[in-house]
Amino acid sequence: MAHAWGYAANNGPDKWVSNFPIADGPRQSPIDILPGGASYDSGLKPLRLKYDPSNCLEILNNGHSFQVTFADDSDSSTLKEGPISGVYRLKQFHFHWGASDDKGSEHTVAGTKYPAELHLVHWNTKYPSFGEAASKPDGLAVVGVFLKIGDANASLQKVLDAFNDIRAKGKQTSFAGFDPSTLLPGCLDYWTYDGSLTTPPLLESVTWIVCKEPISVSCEQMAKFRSLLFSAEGEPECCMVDNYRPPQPLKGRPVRASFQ
Ligand SMILES: NS(=O)(=O)c1c(F)c(F)c(-n2cc(CC3CCCCC3)nn2)c(F)c1F
Ligand SMILES: [Zn+2]
Repeated sequence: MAHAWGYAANNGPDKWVSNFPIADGPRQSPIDILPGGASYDSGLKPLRLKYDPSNCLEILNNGHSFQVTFADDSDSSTLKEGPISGVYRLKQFHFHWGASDDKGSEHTVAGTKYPAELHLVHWNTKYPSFGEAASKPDGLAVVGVFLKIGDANASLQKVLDAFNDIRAKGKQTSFAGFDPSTLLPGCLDYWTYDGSLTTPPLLESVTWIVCKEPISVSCEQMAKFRSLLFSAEGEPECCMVDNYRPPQPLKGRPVRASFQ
């Protein structure tokens, strides 16, 4: 398989190990979070998230998901405190989702799958760039937020309204003035553990911060996610669905909770 990884039977998560042997590594993500197995750590601080909507640049279909990319040449959109030390800059956010509402999230909670999961990707400014940070054990911090079927999410709708311009792989369009903090749940209680990117190159450089409280998404909005394509223009159309990696072995890692 050339480095054409994906989520199909011939190039999906079970096949990634052949080109990315770290897929069987000691700190892979996602995981199944067992609330009973997490230990409350009173030393964990509240998350300190500060996002500047003027850093929001564009939205693109990269053939695996869609992502909203941010200007990261200053400390104006950052994650501080929580389980991390130092300052991490927001680089992008993206989602993973299923073909139906009974699956789609990457992390699960005591085996429960959510229909989708948001990832806000930040990199440690002790390193010169995202690319450098991505190869360091403390290089990245990703905030994960579950999506649960319920009322339509007005903030999410602003993102979905841009989908007509990015339906196929490789399409991108400008996307300005969006505040990603409007996608966060009201309560920022979280679980945290040391993990990895959940897509190739699966680098073991992520401090995962998974929010306990989900945000809402309507069934109609989930259908809009599923209108995107894995395929590029001119290729046979392949709906972008089930772009999630299943939970990986915990291999003895501690999972801490910021709440009792
Ligand atoms: N699901 S996840 O774990 O939140 C997640 C992430 F955190 C990411 F950072 C990426 N990511 C991958 C690259 C290419 C880089 C190319 C240079 C080397 C590092 C990877 N850019 N961002 C990603 F694709 C992804 F799915
Ligand atoms: Zn992700």
